[in-house]
Amino acid sequence: MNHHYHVWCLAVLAMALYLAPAPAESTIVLTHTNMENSTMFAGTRVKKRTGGESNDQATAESYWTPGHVQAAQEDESAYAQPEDYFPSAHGLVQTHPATFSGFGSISESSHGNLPPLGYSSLDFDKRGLDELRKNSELSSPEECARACREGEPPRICYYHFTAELYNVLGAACQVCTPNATNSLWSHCQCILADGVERGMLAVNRMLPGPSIQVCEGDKVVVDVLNHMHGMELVIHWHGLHQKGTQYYDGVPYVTQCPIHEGNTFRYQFDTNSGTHFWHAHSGLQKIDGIYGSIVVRQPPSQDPNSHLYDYDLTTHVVLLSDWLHENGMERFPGRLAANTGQDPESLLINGKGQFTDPNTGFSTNTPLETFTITPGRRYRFRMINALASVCPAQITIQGHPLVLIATDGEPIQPVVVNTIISFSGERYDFVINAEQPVGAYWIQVRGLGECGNKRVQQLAILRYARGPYQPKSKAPTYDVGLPQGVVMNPLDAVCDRPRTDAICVNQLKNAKVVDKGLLQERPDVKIFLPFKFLFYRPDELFQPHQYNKYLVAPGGGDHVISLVDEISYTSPASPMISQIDDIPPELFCNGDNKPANCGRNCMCSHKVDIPRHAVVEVVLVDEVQQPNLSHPFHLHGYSFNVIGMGRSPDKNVKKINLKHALDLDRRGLLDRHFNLPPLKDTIAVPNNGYVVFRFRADNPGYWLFHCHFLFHIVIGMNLVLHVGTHADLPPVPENFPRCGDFLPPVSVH
Ligand SMILES: NCCC(=O)NCCc1ccc(O)c(O)c1
Repeated sequence: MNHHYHVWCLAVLAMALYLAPAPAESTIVLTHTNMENSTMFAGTRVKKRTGGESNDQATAESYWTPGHVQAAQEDESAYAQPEDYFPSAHGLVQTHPATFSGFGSISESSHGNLPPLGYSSLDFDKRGLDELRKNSELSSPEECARACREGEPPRICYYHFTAELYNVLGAACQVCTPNATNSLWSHCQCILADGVERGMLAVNRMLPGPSIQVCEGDKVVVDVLNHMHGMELVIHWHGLHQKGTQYYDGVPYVTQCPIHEGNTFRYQFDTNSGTHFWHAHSGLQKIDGIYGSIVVRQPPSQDPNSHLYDYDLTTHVVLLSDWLHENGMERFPGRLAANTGQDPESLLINGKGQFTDPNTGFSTNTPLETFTITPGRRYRFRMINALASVCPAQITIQGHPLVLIATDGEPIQPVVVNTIISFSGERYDFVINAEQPVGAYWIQVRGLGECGNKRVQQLAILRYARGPYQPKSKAPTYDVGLPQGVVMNPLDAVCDRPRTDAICVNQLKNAKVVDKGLLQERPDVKIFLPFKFLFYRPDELFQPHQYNKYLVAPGGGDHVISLVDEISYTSPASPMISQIDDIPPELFCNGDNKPANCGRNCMCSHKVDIPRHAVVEVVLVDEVQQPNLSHPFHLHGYSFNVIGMGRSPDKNVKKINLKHALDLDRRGLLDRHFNLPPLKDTIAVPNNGYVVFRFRADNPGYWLFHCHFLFHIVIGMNLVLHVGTHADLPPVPENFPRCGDFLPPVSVH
């Protein structure tokens, strides 16, 4: 019977969406049906509603005939059966993903098969569709999202992205009723998010944007059309190494000029395996919705952990993001009185969720993400932390331990944890064994750190096929969460010894052999990079003739910029990779070459030159001295081996700084392990601690290295690692777009 209630819940929801428009007193959808009942979960409310107590009910019935319910019920038997999957040598790709969401189940019953990704080439702008149709060598997203087999020819996978100013709960949500021809769910342009109306930015009118799912060795081609009025756009492919296509890495003024409004920029690159994602790297667009998943699968024989799972489904991507109820720019530089700081109102799981207004207690009842599994099977889940703000995100799945098998796209020796704390930019892949009683289980994601203030969390459901849709137990709350057990990434940063309650990244073991040369005692290049904030005095900031950037930090309203090695990164006016000669050499700087009189707020294009093929060791030192804050650093172009991390072993030292870290290093007291160090491309530096990592500089290029928090990127917590010389780089393609200052002589006539 549970699915029956479920369907009713959807009926009421869709009807409310159709009647639409949130009532004037609130932007939260469905407040009028929630008045009498502030519980979050549809089941309870739906029971009430089927009692026919309100007028809404009658209206809902006029739209959702019992026939709909019937059809959905009958079809339920077809969901999530093993026959619904393409069998493969090992991992399986699902054919009917949309059947796993409530909405999809209804459309499924009346419209037959949907393509594997929940979207297809039919969601492309017409220009994209034409491109795909006229080039027979191109494969569509739905063709590329396949089980990967040894010896099969690689494909060229084509995507068309249209970025737009868009809205949550816009009029598209009135079109996407099951009665309309443009039916749920692929192709429906309604974005529900957490059920709170707002303006946003969207790619192909989806949230998250289109998922790119291919096999290792496939080539990916993405035509990015920027239709965002008055905005420039750049997309970065987080985790893809861009070896040979350095100019498609997607960093503004480092690897390309931003894409102008109305322009299409074609990215095309090879794929290294793993769970990755794409996101805007320009301005604050990422937090407004410009992101999506990338999954590069392998034939099972290539994955050392493939024996641990039976299924690796297109629908088992778990993309976590943070969500504001306003545009990101409202929070930058930031306010002093209302909605201060940059912490989000909400979290989303695959763009879905519900929101409870802390002031009124009213909840939206938008659908939660549901992941379906079949009893007795083992499933690979691919989790992506796409948060933009400083909050670590903690995921826990009721009753199900998580067998961690990969991080940042690289396999590790499996470890079992009960909860994962992750930071912006990290990915964790885990296996879930469907060995609990058939039922529905809560998935809880909590925002930690600064997100503790607003206590943001989000829920999703892990559902056994043919079982109920709603968990029996009460929904976990922020303060009374699911039991935790062993934690991946403890925030206390005690990482220098094995412990039973937690695992740190430096304690993970690489599942593959590690380049011996990397583990030699002395690296060729060693770079210490302390980072911190610079606090402006208001009188210093607001002076005539200067317009220095700043962020209004949460709490006291401190006006800060970020410094890495005492430098705040500033973009040049032309990209390094394509127009190096157009950049005045004096704009570049680094710790050893700072401009004269650079001052406290030293702003220049921080670039560290590294000889090609060198073994490089980087030591990041957290001088921020703000409890609660761990900065995740992301390196473009590489995966690096994490050699060590922790806090000062010296109990007399309350705060770590560069001098102390250098001293610890001289005394051999920095944590360093050379036994199968794991590979990562994003690593959170423990609060008041340090991280040591190494890589071999065999990918020449201009690689951004930065704190992955969005608001720290814009205040300069970046630098460029320039590997090799310009001569080592492939020339940029013909007609690569150019940009820069235009300062001709003044014409006097
Ligand atoms: N006595 C030091 C207080 C301090 O460090 N204040 C800054 C905190 C901060 C800055 C920027 C952020 O983005 C953020 O989240 C927090």
